[in-house]
Amino acid sequence: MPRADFPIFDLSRFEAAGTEERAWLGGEVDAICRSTGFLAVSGHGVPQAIIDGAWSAAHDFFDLPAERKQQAKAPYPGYPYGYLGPDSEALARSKGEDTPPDLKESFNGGPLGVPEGVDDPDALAFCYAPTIWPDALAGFRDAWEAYYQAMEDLAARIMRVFAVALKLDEDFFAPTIDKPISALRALNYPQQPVPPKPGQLRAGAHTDYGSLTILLPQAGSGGLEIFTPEKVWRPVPPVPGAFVINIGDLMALWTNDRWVSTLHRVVNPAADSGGTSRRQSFAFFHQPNWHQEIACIPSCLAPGEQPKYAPVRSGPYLMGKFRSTVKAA
Ligand SMILES: O=C(O)CCC(=O)C(=O)O
Ligand SMILES: [Fe+2]
Repeated sequence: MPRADFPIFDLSRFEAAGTEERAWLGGEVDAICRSTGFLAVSGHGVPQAIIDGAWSAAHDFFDLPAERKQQAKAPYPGYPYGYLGPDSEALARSKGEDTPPDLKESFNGGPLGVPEGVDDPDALAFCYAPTIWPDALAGFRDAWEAYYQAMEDLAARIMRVFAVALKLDEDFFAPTIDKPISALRALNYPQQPVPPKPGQLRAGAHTDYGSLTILLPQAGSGGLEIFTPEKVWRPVPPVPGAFVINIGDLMALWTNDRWVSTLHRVVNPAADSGGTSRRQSFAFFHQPNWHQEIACIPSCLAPGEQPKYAPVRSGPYLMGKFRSTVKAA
């Protein structure tokens, strides 16, 4: 695994390996997650046609006139799915920073169905709320759902790697993610003909809320940065043929901060570019089952160490974080 610049983990190698090699590769992942929790995953097996389909669906949507995009808009501030237009979110608010809104727009979708037996009113009103689909955009929903499903499957495979990395049974996380409440977000960071306000970024500094995020930044694009253990902002390059993975807050909670949910942001294009560079990306936020209690895993505690955090429930934790970032009505 090349480590000098940005670590790349070959998932197909891990999955083909025997127990000993898996444990060794797991050790590499453990080291990355203790340091930044950001790595690229190659050998993922997601068909290129599914990725291409998602990119063209997202392009087609963001290129629609504003009023056509508004047709798919979330019905009220705090509704998680559909189109979130400019000025609707400031991610840094999830960290208590009061910044101007992020310079972006997004389309968001939730789980592809409601599992039998889910009757929690908050779950039904929030993460199982219907996605508001754009009208008359041929093939959009099919392309979206194919990519969503591919990301859900990939996330479950990466959670197996995480279990090995933590020296747990490979299936340790399986029962916690069998009714996941993950969300897929397509992002468009438009050109910036007008200079941003002070403190205004494409995406303000934040950590992700869930178990893991699968990012797909547009090929050749820049702007994503992570706050390293050396306390400097470092760019994360798009890696051709790979996804960028990062762990979220729940992984830090599960491991009592042995693994870090690293602060990251998307910065503005250089002012001397005239603000002409547009950027797009996909972010799949993998999130354990709504009712799943996330508490420190006992084997992550050193002898004599106490859990740092009270347990949280996956769904309510996500809902609280999401709502904190939304501009009040
Ligand atoms: O667009 C990106 O590359 C990252 C976006 C991000 O970090 C987020 O939406 O949580
Ligand atoms: Fe993020």
